[in-house]
Amino acid sequence: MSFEKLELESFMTGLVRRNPGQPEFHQAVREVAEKLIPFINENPKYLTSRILERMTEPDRVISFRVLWEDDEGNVRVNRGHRVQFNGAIGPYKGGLRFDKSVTLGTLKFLGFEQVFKNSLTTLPMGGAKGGSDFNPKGKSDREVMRFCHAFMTELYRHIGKDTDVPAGDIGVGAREVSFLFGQYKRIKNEFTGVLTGKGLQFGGSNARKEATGFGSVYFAKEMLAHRNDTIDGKVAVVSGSGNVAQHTVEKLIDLGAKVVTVSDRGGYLLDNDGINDDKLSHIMELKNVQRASLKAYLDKYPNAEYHEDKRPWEVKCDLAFPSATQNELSGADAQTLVDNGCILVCEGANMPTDIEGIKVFEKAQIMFGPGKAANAGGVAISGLEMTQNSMRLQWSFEEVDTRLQEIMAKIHKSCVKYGEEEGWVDYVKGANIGGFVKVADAMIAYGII
Ligand SMILES: NC(=O)C1=CN([C@@H]2O[C@H](COP(=O)(O)OP(=O)(O)OC[C@H]3O[C@@H](n4cnc5c(N)ncnc54)[C@H](O)[C@@H]3O)[C@@H](O)[C@H]2O)C=CC1
Ligand SMILES: O=C(O)CCC(=O)C(=O)O
Repeated sequence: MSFEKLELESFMTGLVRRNPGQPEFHQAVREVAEKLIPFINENPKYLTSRILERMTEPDRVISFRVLWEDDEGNVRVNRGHRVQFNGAIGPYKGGLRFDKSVTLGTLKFLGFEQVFKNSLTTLPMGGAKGGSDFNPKGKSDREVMRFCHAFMTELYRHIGKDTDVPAGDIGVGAREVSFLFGQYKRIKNEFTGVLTGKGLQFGGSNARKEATGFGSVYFAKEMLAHRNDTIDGKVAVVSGSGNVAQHTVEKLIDLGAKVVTVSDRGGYLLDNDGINDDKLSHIMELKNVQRASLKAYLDKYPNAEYHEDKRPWEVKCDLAFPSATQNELSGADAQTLVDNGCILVCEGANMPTDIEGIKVFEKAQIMFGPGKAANAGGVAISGLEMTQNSMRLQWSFEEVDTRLQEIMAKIHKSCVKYGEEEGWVDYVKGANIGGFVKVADAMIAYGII
């Protein structure tokens, strides 16, 4: 039997034909395939087992209707999905996103990324993602509760502590995970670690809330240390003001950076005096409790500015942490960052930089930590929440945080192992190959299944 070597454009043509109308999925696969194909061509066992074709096809996709009633008594219909992308190295694991923009293509891109990310954590977790086009914005707590209960009424039959363990993502935080877990427990009459990101009183892990943001900063710290540099004294811009962004800002302040921006869907907030712990608490109150616009920050801190319909990449900085959503940093934004002297970009969000943006960073050879490595701290601590649930105990914050730092250092090491080039580390290549090998080898070991 002979096998032709893979070629990027013809591989992508086939993938696009098989998955029409899913541009984010195409983009995520292209980014990976570009770095993996040369590696696969040099390692015939991956070629002959058609491993890239297999890894770009989800194990299964589940879609269902979600029916709920709003506060006025109107019947509302949404669509829910769970993409169980790859279960080769452990139970499916990955978050749920509730956002009006969610499509099956969005969840396939996120599930695909999750496979590599979870493998990089060194923990035994397969990759999945799920969610709905439900828009939590402007909904009352009781509407969100009814939606979450209805969503779980369908999802529960497809998940389980050894099968598939969802968690939060955009639009799914502590409140939603609690509603979802409560409904699972009620239907199944069992108390098991079927979701992560749970409240600390009912099976949650210390430091899970902080883990993605802290982990992203720990990854940046490792990248800087590799070049004998530190975070202390650097100016940082952060996008987003949700879970990931908040704890990115917290850890950056802790390590001596001056953080000057956060953002939301309406624009970005610039505080040239630097966001300190008190200001961050206010942002958390605005976002987590009042669910208000960042514009309201100006009522308390009038020296700051809110730039409507703009993104923070025009602000001069040393470090940039895109931590809101996909494709929020374009090629032009990347060029502005580079021209302004930015030396490091660390992705707290999933795929926030588009393909042109990545090319700009590669050309400039700045430190660029792709999401599947840099934001893996969240799912890593979810993995440790599963461990603690199985053991029926709870580790201290310090213990979990220490493990998080160790895991981020290991991920960095793996990226360097596969991505080190002459005078530069290609972290995109390092993360893609580092995440791939373990999953691919497991799939080959199972035979043709
Ligand atoms: N929560 C977690 O543990 C993890 C989250 N991520 C990724 O991090 C990113 C942020 O997630 P979370 O902070 O958890 O969500 P969140 O719902 O707490 O916050 C999302 C933030 O992004 C902003 N945002 C959302 N859509 C936007 C848009 N279209 N344009 C501009 N801003 C927008 C929102 O205003 C908000 O500040 C996502 O890409 C998510 O997939 C990655 C790893 C783990
Ligand atoms: O904690 C988890 O299981 C999921 C985290 C997540 O959705 C992500 O890494 O993008």
